[in-house]
Amino acid sequence: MKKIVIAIDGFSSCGKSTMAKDLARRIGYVYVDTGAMYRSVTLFALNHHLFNEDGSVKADQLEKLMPEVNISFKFNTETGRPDTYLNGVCVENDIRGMEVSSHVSPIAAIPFVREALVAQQQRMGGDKGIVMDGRDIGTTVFPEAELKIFVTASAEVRAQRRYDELKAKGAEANYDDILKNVQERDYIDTHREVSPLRKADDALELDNSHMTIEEQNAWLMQRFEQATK
Ligand SMILES: Nc1ncnc2c1ncn2[C@@H]1O[C@H](COP(=O)(O)OP(=O)(O)OP(=O)(O)O)[C@@H](O)[C@H]1O
Ligand SMILES: Nc1ccn([C@@H]2O[C@H](COP(=O)(O)O)[C@@H](O)[C@H]2O)c(=O)n1
Repeated sequence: MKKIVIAIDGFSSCGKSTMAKDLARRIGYVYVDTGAMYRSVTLFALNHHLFNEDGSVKADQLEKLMPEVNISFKFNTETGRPDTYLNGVCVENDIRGMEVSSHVSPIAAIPFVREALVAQQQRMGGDKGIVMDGRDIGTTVFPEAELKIFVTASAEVRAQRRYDELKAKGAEANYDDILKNVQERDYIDTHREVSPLRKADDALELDNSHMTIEEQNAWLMQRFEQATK
């Protein structure tokens, strides 16, 4: 069967990667979490003290160091999903914490960062057979993708899901802090100048606020079957 590109965009914590991973596994496609790439650059910037006290980025210094940022993915057979590596070190846990979450938006708004990561993402999808999730996949990375999905859910529902996830892992979590972070990232992602988060005109929209994971996975599988029949 002819392979296609599947672009899944939407707001933070709305279930994009949950759906994308499940579909990729079922249809034998590669899954790429582009948020992990922006998070990895953020971790690199934190490790190199490239944030000013007011939270802005020392962009000139980061630009000089960008050639030293090497992001890759390796499939983890235990978890059944790819782990993210920054310069050869697995950073999967480090990039998911609140410190990176609360610094990632200004990094993702920097044009030279987006240019570098978008180029890498386009190389990864060059042979198709890929499910990629993020904010600008259907609009900028793969505007010609054969199947585009735009996922939404209320900010409160998304914050609750993240809170439940952190609690289940035994991590520290505060619902109000998570809600504030989700709302702030939504605002910055939709208002930045370069590739702001928006629904591509030809994307199918899914509000999964009141859906179970199984229901949304089945919905996506049906859309894939329709797109490839
Ligand atoms: N329909 C659902 N009902 C309940 N929980 C869900 C649902 N969909 C996803 N989740 C849970 O919500 C949390 C966030 O999901 P996920 O990580 O897939 O979101 P995301 O959109 O990829 O987030 P981000 O943009 O921050 O990477 C996870 O704990 C996931 O298990
Ligand atoms: N294509 C993308 C993907 C992500 N971002 C930015 O990265 C942040 C973290 O992404 P998550 O999917 O892990 O939440 C997100 O808040 C965006 O600012 C992006 O700009 N483009």
